[in-house]
Amino acid sequence: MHRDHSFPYGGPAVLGADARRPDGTRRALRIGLGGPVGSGKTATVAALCRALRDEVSLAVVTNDIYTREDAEFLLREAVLPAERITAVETGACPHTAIRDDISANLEAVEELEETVGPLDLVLVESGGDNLTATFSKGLVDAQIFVIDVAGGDDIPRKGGPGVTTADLLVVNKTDLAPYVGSDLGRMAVDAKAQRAHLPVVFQSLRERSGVAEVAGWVRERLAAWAA
Ligand SMILES: Nc1nc2c(ncn2[C@@H]2O[C@H](COP(=O)(O)OP(=O)(O)OP(=O)(O)O)[C@@H](O)[C@H]2O)c(=O)[nH]1
Repeated sequence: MHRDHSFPYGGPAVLGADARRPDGTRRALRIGLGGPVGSGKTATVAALCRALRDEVSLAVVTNDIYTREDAEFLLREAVLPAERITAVETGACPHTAIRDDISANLEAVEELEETVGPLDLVLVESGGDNLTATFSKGLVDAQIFVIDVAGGDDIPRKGGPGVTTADLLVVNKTDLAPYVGSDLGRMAVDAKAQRAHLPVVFQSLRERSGVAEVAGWVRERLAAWAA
C-alpha cells in the first residue's frame, strides 16, 4: 500500500511518539534539506555544520543517486569528523528514498546515533529533485527547502509542496540575482503569498549572508525539541 508521509499542511512538526529511545532519552532532532539540483543544499549543510558544531553534537546523512559526492565534499571541507558523515546511494528518484521507502535513510540515521551518539541534531540532505519533493514525517521532524535565484524568480510563484509547506524556505545565491535578472522583491512577495506565516530566508553563501538566520532557525527548533 502506498503511504504518503509528506507534510500535508506544513507548520512545525509535532513531537512524535518515537521521539524517545527505548531507554527513555530523547533522540536527535532530524532536519531534512531538499530542493532542486544544484540549489545549494550541500553548501548549506556545510555552512550549518560550521555554525553549529561547537554548540551541539551533530551528524549528517547525504543522499546521491549513484555516487557519494555530497558526502565526499563535506569530508574534503572537513566540516565534521568523518565518522559523523554518512552517504546513502539511493539508486532511484531522490524523493523515493526520503518519502516512499525511507528505510535506508532511517537506518543511516539510527546507525549514526548508535556509533557517535548521543546526538542533538542529524541533518538529512536529499538528492536534488523537483518542486514536489518532500520528506516523510517518519524520517525528519522538520524540513528546509532550498531553491536558488538562478533557477528563475518565478519558482516561489509556481509553488509546489516544497515551496509551500517546508518549515523553512531558503532562497539561495542572492549574489547572482543581478547577473541572471532575478527580482528578489518579487520572489519575497510570491513566497509570502504561498507560505503565509512560514519563514523564508534569503541567503548568499558566497557573500556569507543569511547563514546566521538559517542557523538561528535551527537553534530555535533544537530548543523547542529539547523542551
Ligand atoms: N554564487 C553562489 N554559488 C553558490 C552559492 N551556494 C552554493 N553555490 C554553488 O552552487 C553549486 C551547487 O552547490 P551545491 O551545494 O553542491 O548544491 P546541491 O543543491 O547540494 O546540489 P545537488 O546535490 O547536486 O543537487 C556549487 O558550485 C556551489 O559552490 C551561493 O550562495 N552563491
